This record gives sequence, structure tokens and C-alpha cells, in this order.
Amino acid sequence: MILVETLLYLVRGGEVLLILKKRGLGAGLYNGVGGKVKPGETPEEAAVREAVEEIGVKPLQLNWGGLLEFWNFVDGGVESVHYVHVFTSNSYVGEPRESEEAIPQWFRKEEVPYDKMWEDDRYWLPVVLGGGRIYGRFEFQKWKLRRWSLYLLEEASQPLLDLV
Ligand SMILES: Nc1nc2c([nH]c(=O)n2[C@H]2C[C@H](O)[C@@H](COP(=O)(O)OP(=O)(O)OP(=O)(O)O)O2)c(=O)[nH]1
Repeated sequence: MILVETLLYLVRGGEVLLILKKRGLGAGLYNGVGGKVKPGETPEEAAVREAVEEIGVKPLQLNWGGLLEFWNFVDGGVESVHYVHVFTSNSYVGEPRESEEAIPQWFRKEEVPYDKMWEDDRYWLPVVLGGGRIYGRFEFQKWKLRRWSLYLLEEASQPLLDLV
């Protein structure tokens, strides 16, 4: 099973909005708002739709924070691969409200509850919240983190392709 998904972190000054997920994969953990990109949608459109559905907020502008791969292995085989586009937004309309899927809660960026989140988030989320862009690959065995690598994406200082 290969899935393309999104994660979105609303930012308000020094605070970030997380949701306590009530159901689905990662229930009981704090996470960004997100879910699967549906056929015909761009990742940006999916991130906006999920924010409206899960917390009743419409982001007006998104910043791309990077791409994550989550590989889950079970009994020596690949159970699922998740390609996740990460976004932040500090421009949105509406006040976050609870839904059937999520309880929203603001945290100071220094007080993000990493012990109640997916194991990998502590490695990459601080970079994204600091304005960096990342690419990471995280391998899990029955959703326990086993191996990972993480890269900071840098702005290309030279054109990658010279058209002259
Ligand atoms: N922060 C973080 N999020 C993760 C990790 N692994 C992982 O699948 N996710 C996210 C990516 C997706 O946003 C979400 C996938 O869960 P899901 O596919 O069950 O989502 P869902 O039921 O809410 O989706 P949907 O039906 O609303 O589309 O969880 C992880 O290690 N860290």
C-alpha cells in the first residue's frame, strides 16, 4: 500500500497547533492536521481540505516544509509506504474547533509534547518549525522506529539547469 498524505502545522507567533487524534492511524497521539491526498487533488488542496474537515480552519497560505517517507515493515515485508508533504501556515481563517477526528490544542514551540507523538517527529519537526525544509526517510517495524535518515534541503545557489 503506497499512500501520499499531508501534514499541516498552523503557527501563531511562538505557538503551533497540534491535534490529539481521536481515530485512525496514530490515534491517541498529537500530530499535525492531515490525511490522504485524494485522486485529482494536489497536496496543497488536500492539506487545506483536511484542515477544514478536522478543525474547521481554512489556511490561506501554505509554506512547504519538506517531504517525509514512512516505511512500515511487518514480517519482513512492506506493509505500507507513506509519502507525506509537510506544510506550515501562519495565515488562516476560523477558530480551531474539535471534530469527530481531532481535538486541537496550541503549544509553545519549546513545549511540543514529543513524548506523546510519533517517535520520529522530535528529529524533524523542530527544523520545520524553525523555517527549514527537510527530506526524511523513516523505517518502522510494526510502527516502532528502526532506522532513519534526515536531510536539510538547501536553496540551490546556482541554477540547476542553465538554459542559455
Ligand atoms: N507526524 C507523523 N505523522 C505520521 C507518521 N506516520 C504517519 O502515517 N503519519 C501521519 C501521516 C498522515 O497525515 C496520517 C496518516 O494516517 P491515516 O492515513 O490513518 O489518516 P486518516 O485516517 O486521518 O486519513 P484520512 O482518512 O482522514 O485521509 O498520519 C509519523 O511518523 N509522524
